[in-house]
Amino acid sequence: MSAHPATIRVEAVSKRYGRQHAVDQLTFAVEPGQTCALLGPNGAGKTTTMRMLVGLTAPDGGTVRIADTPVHLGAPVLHRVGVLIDGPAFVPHLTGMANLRLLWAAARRDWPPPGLADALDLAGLGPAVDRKVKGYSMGMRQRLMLAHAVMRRPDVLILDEPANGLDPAEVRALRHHLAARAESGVTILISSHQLAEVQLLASHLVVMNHGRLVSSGSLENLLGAHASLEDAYLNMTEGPDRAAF
Ligand SMILES: Nc1ncnc2c1ncn2[C@@H]1O[C@H](COP(=O)(O)OP(=O)(O)OP(=O)(O)O)[C@@H](O)[C@H]1O
Repeated sequence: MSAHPATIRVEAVSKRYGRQHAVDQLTFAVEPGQTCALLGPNGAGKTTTMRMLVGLTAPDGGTVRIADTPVHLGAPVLHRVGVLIDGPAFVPHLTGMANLRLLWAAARRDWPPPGLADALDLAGLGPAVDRKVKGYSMGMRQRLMLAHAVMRRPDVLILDEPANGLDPAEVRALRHHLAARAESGVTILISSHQLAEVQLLASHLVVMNHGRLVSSGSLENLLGAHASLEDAYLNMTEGPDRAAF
């Protein structure tokens, strides 16, 4: 791992689309070894936040840093980050493996990537990795996307709804993989609506609503006296002002 700890630091970040405040003065940090779940209702600003974290969307205000380095599209620090946000787009008539090779070549690196074996293990595609992607199910594509995100053995993982379309066995495999990565000091930020899964996986939470921070902290603190994360979350995001924690 490189010298600067791969902390994710978001400070007073805002993004507007027309008059819509997609993200409004958002501040939080995720430290190495933490698995932070970014939670919030549909339209809360989770994907926009993640896109700003990897330079795909430029903030209107505030700063986004990874490992003390400002992030922008093409920033070298992004080589340390594994990303799953809307993609990548795969070439349908190439095999899963050929797609991974192509994406790795685009990063101008020598094949194979350092984390390929782990990535293929996580994807669990078996011989199907040598079949054309156009014949993949939605879950198989999602697993190939996950393999792409982790194959560079990144210091930081930013995964937007990584369990989408996965069956229960795959969700568990993903949880175990992420727990091992966190254990080894990787900084993990995931978004999810699957609160029971988040409760098993996350060490920390950032809860947003209407683009703003509702609450952040350790899972334990945010759970408080609530019986489940679902109860705590709904308490935070529902009600008259929908941000009442
Ligand atoms: N490119 C865009 N142009 C216009 N509005 C956008 C754009 N991207 C996001 N928005 C708006 O910004 C707000 C936040 O969207 P975002 O996708 O970040 O929410 P989210 O929390 O990821 O939602 P979901 O849980 O549904 O994935 C929404 O109101 C959305 O309509």
